[in-house]
Amino acid sequence: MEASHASPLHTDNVAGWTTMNRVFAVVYATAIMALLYHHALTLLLHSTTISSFLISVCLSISDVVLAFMWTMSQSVRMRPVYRKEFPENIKKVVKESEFPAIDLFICTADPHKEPPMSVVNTALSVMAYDYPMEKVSVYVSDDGGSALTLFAFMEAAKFASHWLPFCRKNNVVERSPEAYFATNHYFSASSESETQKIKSLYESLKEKVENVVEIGKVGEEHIIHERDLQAFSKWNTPEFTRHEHPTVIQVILDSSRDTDITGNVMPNLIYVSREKSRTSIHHFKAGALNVLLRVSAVMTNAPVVMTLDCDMYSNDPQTPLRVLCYLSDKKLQPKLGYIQFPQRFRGINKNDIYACEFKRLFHINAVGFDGLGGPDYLGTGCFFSRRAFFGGPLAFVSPEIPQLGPESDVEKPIQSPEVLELAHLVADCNYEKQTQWGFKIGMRYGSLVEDYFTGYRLQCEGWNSIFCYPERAAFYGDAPISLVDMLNQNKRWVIGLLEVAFSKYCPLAFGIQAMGPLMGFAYAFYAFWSIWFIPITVYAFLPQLALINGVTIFPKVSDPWFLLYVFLSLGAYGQDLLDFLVHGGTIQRWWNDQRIWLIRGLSCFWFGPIEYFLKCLGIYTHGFNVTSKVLDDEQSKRYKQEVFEFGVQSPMFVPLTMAAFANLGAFVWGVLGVLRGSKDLEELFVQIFIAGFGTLNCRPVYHALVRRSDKGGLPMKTTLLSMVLAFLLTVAFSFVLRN
Ligand SMILES: O=c1ccn([C@@H]2O[C@H](COP(=O)(O)OP(=O)(O)O[C@H]3O[C@H](CO)[C@@H](O)[C@H](O)[C@H]3O)[C@@H](O)[C@H]2O)c(=O)[nH]1
Ligand SMILES: [Mn+2]
Repeated sequence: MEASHASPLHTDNVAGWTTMNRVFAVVYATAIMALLYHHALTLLLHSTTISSFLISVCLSISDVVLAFMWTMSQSVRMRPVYRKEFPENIKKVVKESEFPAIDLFICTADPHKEPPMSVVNTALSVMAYDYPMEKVSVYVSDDGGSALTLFAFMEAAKFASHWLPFCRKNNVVERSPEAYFATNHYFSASSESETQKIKSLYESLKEKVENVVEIGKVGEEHIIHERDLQAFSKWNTPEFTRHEHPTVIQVILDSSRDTDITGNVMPNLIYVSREKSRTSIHHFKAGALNVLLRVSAVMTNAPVVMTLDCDMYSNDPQTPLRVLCYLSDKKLQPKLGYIQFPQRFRGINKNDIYACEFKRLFHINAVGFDGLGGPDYLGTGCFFSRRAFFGGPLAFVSPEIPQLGPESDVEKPIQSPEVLELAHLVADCNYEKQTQWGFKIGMRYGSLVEDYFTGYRLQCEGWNSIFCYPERAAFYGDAPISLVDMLNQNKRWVIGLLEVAFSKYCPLAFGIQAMGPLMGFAYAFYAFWSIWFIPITVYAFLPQLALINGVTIFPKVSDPWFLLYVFLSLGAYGQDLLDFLVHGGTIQRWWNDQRIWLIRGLSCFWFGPIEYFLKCLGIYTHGFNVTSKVLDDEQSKRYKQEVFEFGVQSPMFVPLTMAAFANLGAFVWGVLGVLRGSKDLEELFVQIFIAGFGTLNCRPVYHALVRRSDKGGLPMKTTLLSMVLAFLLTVAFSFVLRN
């Protein structure tokens, strides 16, 4: 059967404002050329002193960087595509018995930063998908090597035998129990006593697991079956630590054996904690996913593979059917590598003070990518064709043993000794030596942002991808709720992106060659994300320090070049705001988003590159620091009130606080000067405006300096250090100007 016009599986539309984007790009590019010409003139003809020459050099470099980033960012504006899929039609086109099997991968790495109960909720939410259960297998990778996580899953499996039929019978949409019981409509969904019963089952599961996690070990009273005893006995040796331990693979649910309370098949549920040793590199999440790719190949080898972070629970049981709308399209299929859903977050405060929604990254740019060759892989909420991990569509790379290949059939039951033995073998920490894993097969190694790098490499090999943005979020995850957590996460991304930028796979060379300039630029925009630190830093200090010294560095208001500056700034900010509003944002959220961009420019965009270079020199090794998903009550409260959370000491706060002092100082100084008549407003207008804009953006910093009695203020040490440094910078600058 084929999809007919009456029952389409999916549609796509190129955005109506595409032509406008293109025209604007041409106009704006002309304006940039004019600005660069203006800089060249100033540099060559009007820089009469060393200090004015240095100032012109700084401004020129900044604007060249801005122009470069603008150019890279244009690709995604050239052809945004909006898609829609019709899961209600899929069964008219494909028989349920012909649905492909799916292997779902969930990664967790630390039971203390990623509470097992939340991982369990994620697993339950996808185990309960509206999909033939015998075709679903859930694999959990535990890089924390924790008996607590295994225990939580063993208990959750028992609960699942009640939960899965309950969801199906009552048509529950929130299939993460935690999310379901947090809604207020759950009582009307079914008979009261049934809901009461399932709720109390869940409560007791939660209590049991949280108790065990709090105590920190699985007590003997919890181990009833012989099978469980065997599993936990592995932890009973003193040599078992999270960094050094043998592989643990535990089949918790086996669909050929286990049924739920109504007698229906349950999906497979398999716990995997790969072997770890201090002497071999494990490549963090990419390594974990490659182990899952192999273990699952040995056990079930489904043609469709999905990756999920432990905090990203499913919010829509129809999601796999949506995916089928694309996978079963014969025209797309031969080159379709993966289908990516956006990352969306629960619990973000009203105006999203840390810009953790990442509207540009996860929405605006993703639709832009989709019109070119498909979105990048975002690490979670992504359905792959297993074949995509083994070379390009026309260039199959076969794995070292045939059983791991995407076409290989699994003949033995998953619990048979042969299968288990092979599964253990491919999870060994030395297994990958002398193989193509991480280089030509599977998730790619060499970058801390394994998702970005893997998606990019797959697309270079010729795979296309699809961005699927249904109105009802397919997944919800956790976003960091403190400034330092957010900045550390972004810093890790910066390091990973630079690892790609300065490798032989640099998008500007390798990417353009493989995919053409548009895709190459789009990927380069991210690879070079952090070089924004140059213009942001220059604009945060230079105009301000010059203002304090009464030196004019921009055209005065009556100068025609002034209009060029007005057009360039209004144009860039205006277009960004429009994009934001068109994609469902609000003005306040946009304001906070641009503020965070500036804050990044003075913090993680600085420290990311520094740590990257230290890493290259071998001085410092930065690993994958997992973002904490645990909520501190006090912190949550302040987050809800939209108060910035500084609290801890971090060098990343220093340049930011310095900028706060410099901008406020310069603004006040400038305005007073104008009022007193000692300064000319016409000449210094641009600088006073920039200092004022900076001051406005630094409001949360001033707030954290004074009037904070809670724990979220700026530590005294950071404040004093920044004050001294800002003062020294001002003195040094005046010194340079006078000489
Ligand atoms: O050694 C490790 C480290 C992390 N993880 C898992 O990786 C996931 C993502 O970690 P998180 O701390 O939440 O990182 P984020 O920065 O929030 O994640 C974003 O960025 C990562 C790349 O830096 C991507 O892998 C993620 O999918 C993407 O959501 C979590 O499930 C972890 O359990 C592992 O399995 N092994
Ligand atoms: Mn995360």
